[in-house]
Amino acid sequence: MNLKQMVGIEAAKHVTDGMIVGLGTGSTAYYMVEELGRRVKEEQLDIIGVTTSNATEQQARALNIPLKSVDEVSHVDLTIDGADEISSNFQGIKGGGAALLFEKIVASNSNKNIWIVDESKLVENLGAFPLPVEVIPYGSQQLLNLFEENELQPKLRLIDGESIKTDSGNYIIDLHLESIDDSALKPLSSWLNALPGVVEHGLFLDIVDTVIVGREKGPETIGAIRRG
Ligand SMILES: O=C[C@H](O)[C@H](O)[C@H](O)COP(=O)(O)O
Repeated sequence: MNLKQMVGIEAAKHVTDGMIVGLGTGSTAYYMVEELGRRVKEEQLDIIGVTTSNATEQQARALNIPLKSVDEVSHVDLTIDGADEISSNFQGIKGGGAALLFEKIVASNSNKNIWIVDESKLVENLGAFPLPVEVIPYGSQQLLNLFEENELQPKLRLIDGESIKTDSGNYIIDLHLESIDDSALKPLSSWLNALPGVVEHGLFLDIVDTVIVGREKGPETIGAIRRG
């Protein structure tokens, strides 16, 4: 069993009958969704899933997990998702798979958030992983210019030479920051949020409650972290 599968299965143990569960996106969350699908089928686990991307929706539908949209539920009990980097203060970067917008909406409406990662994702300070910023196409060149002027080393994310489109039809600009001190995260988040054309960014601050880390010797659960 690989480390992503290990934490996916471990996290699924936190899901019990009657829960409304946010289903994350990515290669680690994939295993958690597979495990929930298995439990729905074999153990008649009674849950409602709220997906965070078209890809996860497709996967969950194929597994016959009952689904509702985030707008059809009163709340989400628990969301389980992957992450790209987690700092020693449990702040995170997400969006390597371009799903950050729906992920942040579902996470912000969840009573509890669990992130599942292999141990390579734990860092002292965030920033080695490029920070994704979701922007609407209109005016995106102006945002690229602004980020360039601010020495954030922006790169428009491409696939086959074309701008990638998120599930909402937006572009992703990746910022290469190298290392961001935790004290600079909130000012950076506020600055990005205030820019016209920016829809959302991949800094997930004070959101996670528990992290399940995949280590060679087995899964390790750390947290819980109080929300700020
Ligand atoms: O947009 C994608 C999500 O934020 C993913 O949860 C994140 O990129 C981690 O993905 P993976 O588990 O594939 O490394």
